[in-house]
Amino acid sequence: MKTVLLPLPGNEALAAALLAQPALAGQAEGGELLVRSFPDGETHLQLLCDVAGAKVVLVATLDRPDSKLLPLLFAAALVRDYGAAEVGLLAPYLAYMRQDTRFHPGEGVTARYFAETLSPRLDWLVTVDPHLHRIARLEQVYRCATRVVHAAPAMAEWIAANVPMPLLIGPDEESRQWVAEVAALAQAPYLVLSKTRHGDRQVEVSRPDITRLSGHTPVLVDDIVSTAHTMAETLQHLRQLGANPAVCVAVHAIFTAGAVDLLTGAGAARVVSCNTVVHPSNAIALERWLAEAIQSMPVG
Ligand SMILES: O=P(O)(O)OC[C@H]1O[C@H](OP(=O)(O)OP(=O)(O)O)[C@H](O)[C@@H]1O
Repeated sequence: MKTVLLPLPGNEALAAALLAQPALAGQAEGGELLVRSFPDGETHLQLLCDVAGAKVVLVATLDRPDSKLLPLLFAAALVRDYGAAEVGLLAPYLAYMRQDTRFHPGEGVTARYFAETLSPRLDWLVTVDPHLHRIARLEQVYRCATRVVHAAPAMAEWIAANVPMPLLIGPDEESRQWVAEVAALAQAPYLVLSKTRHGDRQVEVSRPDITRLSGHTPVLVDDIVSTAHTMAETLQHLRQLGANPAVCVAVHAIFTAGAVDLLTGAGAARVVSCNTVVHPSNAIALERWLAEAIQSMPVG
């Protein structure tokens, strides 16, 4: 069965990079899908490749997801109309994983609603380190097959090659498991702080132990950086403690307006991210692992 990688708008470079990886080179081809808006704002799609009998991989990172979801659902329906044997989604960043419970009465559990909207259209989903917290595994909410790619090996490789004497710092207990993994792979020490969220932009992060900082470059590691208040709070503690300038490393560079400036203003020496969301901070490439994951996904 042939494999066709079909990028949604903005994901063309990622699809091309994936096709060049050893796991897919010669085994997968690129497809073309035109997506545009009618004057009234509705979506127009046109498939410009043959997908009959194919394993189709829709490539769509899902940051700022609201405007991306409907074209994605339509694209899945369209390729099935044209005879795709299997429809998978590579979403390096999977949105709507943070509202995974009702924090206040009456709130919508959008992590579940998003999964329930998306997964019936898919045979499988591949993503990178989804924000799994109160939902422990994607299968609890996604009804299709899923595979999670971990950014830890690539992050550890980057840290070991670029940061002298790193000390990894995770912002909250939830981060312990994978900060520990990155630290072990980078052969570096780590510590974990505690975080209390009071609002969208109000977080409190505990102060690191000063005795652990001496001689090290602090490396703040988190899965998502959005407003950057979590990392900025930590950077302020580090500055007050007289630590060396810190490096900030994110898996998913969501970075709302002003977030990078907030980090540099709070003393970050460097801000880098994995390329799950296209952003100037992208320095850690995950294509190798993504291509292997796509290649491994079974026929449904
Ligand atoms: O850049 P910011 O706007 O500070 O957001 C980033 C933080 O938010 C996320 O956790 P979050 O507090 O949403 O969730 P949790 O309760 O699931 O840990 C994420 O893991 C970061 O720690």
